[in-house]
Amino acid sequence: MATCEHAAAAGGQTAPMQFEENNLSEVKRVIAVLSGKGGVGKSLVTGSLAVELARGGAKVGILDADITGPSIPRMFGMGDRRAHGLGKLLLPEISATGIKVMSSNLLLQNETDPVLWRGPIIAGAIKQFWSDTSWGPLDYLLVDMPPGTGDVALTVFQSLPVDGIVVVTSPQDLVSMIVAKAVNMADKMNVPILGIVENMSYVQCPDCGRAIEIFGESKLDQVAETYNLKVLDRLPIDPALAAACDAGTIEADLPAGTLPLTLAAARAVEAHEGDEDKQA
Ligand SMILES: Nc1ncnc2c1ncn2[C@@H]1O[C@H](COP(=O)(O)OP(=O)(O)OP(=O)(O)O)[C@@H](O)[C@H]1O
Repeated sequence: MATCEHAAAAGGQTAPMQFEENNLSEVKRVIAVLSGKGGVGKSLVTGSLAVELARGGAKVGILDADITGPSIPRMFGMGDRRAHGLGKLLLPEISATGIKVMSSNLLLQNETDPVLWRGPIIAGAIKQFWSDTSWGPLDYLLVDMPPGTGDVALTVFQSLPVDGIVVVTSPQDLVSMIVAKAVNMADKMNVPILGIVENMSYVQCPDCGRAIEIFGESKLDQVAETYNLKVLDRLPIDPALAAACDAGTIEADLPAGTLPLTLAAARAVEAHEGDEDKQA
């Protein structure tokens, strides 16, 4: 049996159809934030990029596809909120500065309840977050991907119209196969990689401001060259930012000018509908 390119990437299985967008959603660009493994700061990068895009006047949403480890609602101070419905559709929760969020955490009774769902249910949740959620008009929908390059990540790439990928790494990943896995997945899914962000790249000396590379000299440029990737930004280890994420105050506390190159790369992504205004 002949298989399409996406199906071949999935090991020869027949590719599922893309999930349909409902008529209350008008999403112009979908950008996925991916990491080869968990805990590298993918959610922090997703949240920070959303805040920076919104500060520039764009309409932004975050689809938290990290179904079993959702951290976006807490970052935006909505840990105790629950999503509401509108007829058959779900309504995203809206943050203090207007960022729309849909996450499995908004569907649980308690923020601390574990999500003990199996693969097909998780895929169903992602479908709900796209097809059954009323996103309204959005310039950017950022997808906080599940960690790694497994089944759920594959579902997202096969089912949502992803326009570009930001790969997040930490210095330790750069010497392993982890970046290669993320890059290969993006290649096989035929989605362009906007570039790579190195999180927890260094610590800034509080006295002189010098960057101290506590994991040794960064290999980012070397890795970027190997995989023909653009280096976007390097983020320092910043305890104040981690505290803001925990306290739900990322919108107020994210330093201005965080992730400048990632922001520029996101803005340069073509809108599905041929939108001319890339500054939004
Ligand atoms: N640059 C940073 N400085 C300080 N703390 C950070 C930084 N980046 C991430 N952290 C902290 O590390 C933890 C993991 O970050 P985050 O949840 O963003 O990672 P993740 O890759 O999305 O994890 P998972 O894959 O498990 O969802 C969080 O407590 C976060 O606040």
